[in-house]
Amino acid sequence: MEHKGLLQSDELYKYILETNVYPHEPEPLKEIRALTCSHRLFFMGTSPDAGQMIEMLLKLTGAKKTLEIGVYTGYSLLLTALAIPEDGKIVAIDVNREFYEIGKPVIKKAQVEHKINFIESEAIVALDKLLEDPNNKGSFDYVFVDADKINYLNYHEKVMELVKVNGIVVYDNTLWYGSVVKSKDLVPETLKEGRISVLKFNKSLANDSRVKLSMVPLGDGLTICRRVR
Ligand SMILES: C[S@@+](CC[C@H](N)C(=O)[O-])C[C@H]1O[C@@H](n2cnc3c(N)ncnc32)[C@H](O)[C@@H]1O
Ligand SMILES: O=c1cc(-c2ccc(O)cc2)oc2c(O)c(O)ccc12
Repeated sequence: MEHKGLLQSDELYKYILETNVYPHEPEPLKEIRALTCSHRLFFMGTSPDAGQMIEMLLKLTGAKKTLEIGVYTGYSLLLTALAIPEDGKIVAIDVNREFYEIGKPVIKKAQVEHKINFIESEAIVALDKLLEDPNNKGSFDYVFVDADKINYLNYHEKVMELVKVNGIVVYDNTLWYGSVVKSKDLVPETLKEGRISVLKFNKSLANDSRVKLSMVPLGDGLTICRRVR
């Protein structure tokens, strides 16, 4: 059982996972999770309950052209690849290809690798390159942002140019281990920098008239945005 999430108790989280999430989780996603659980940074993987919500969004919106910032071993990437249609595409950006290589055999086995264009790069650099092509502007149906929290505001500005009106952008970790409501003196040192970035980001997003929002307390907090103008 994963001790992750913002719920009152581990038992409640276990209940959700066992009754509603694991029974419907595709086999390849279970495999990537199993491969990742022994990695030193295992806690960074998207939680399966948050993944289930993302799959729902992808299916409901019929997203085809998608973008992911922050791949790690590929849990959210694979779930996106499985959810979009056969001719759907994912531009997947991560500064570290080694992490992606861990999950790649599972992605290959699931026969969805052809949907993925993995770019090993600092995300800002890759986003600027995407924006050089006028065909990319306002063209993405769905974007998932799950990289360095300190840059979320910078990513948001680029992503707003890339996503289409009525497209969906999902930001992960917007409740940052619940630290957003804790007094800064009570927040562990390791979370302090992220807390400041996330607080600044959440405030800015809440005042951004280009998007409508829903903040969902799944995983470490997901903010779902729809670009409205
Ligand atoms: C939280 S993990 C992503 C988890 C992934 N979505 C999943 O489902 O497993 C964050 C990833 O962002 C990448 N990252 C961090 N800073 C970055 C940057 N400046 N540009 C691109 N990728 C970055 C890290 O290498 C790491 O793989
Ligand atoms: O604990 C983390 C840390 C990160 C993280 C830190 C620094 C970076 O440059 C990128 C990511 O991301 C996390 C994450 O996405 C998550 O769902 C849980 C925990 C963490």
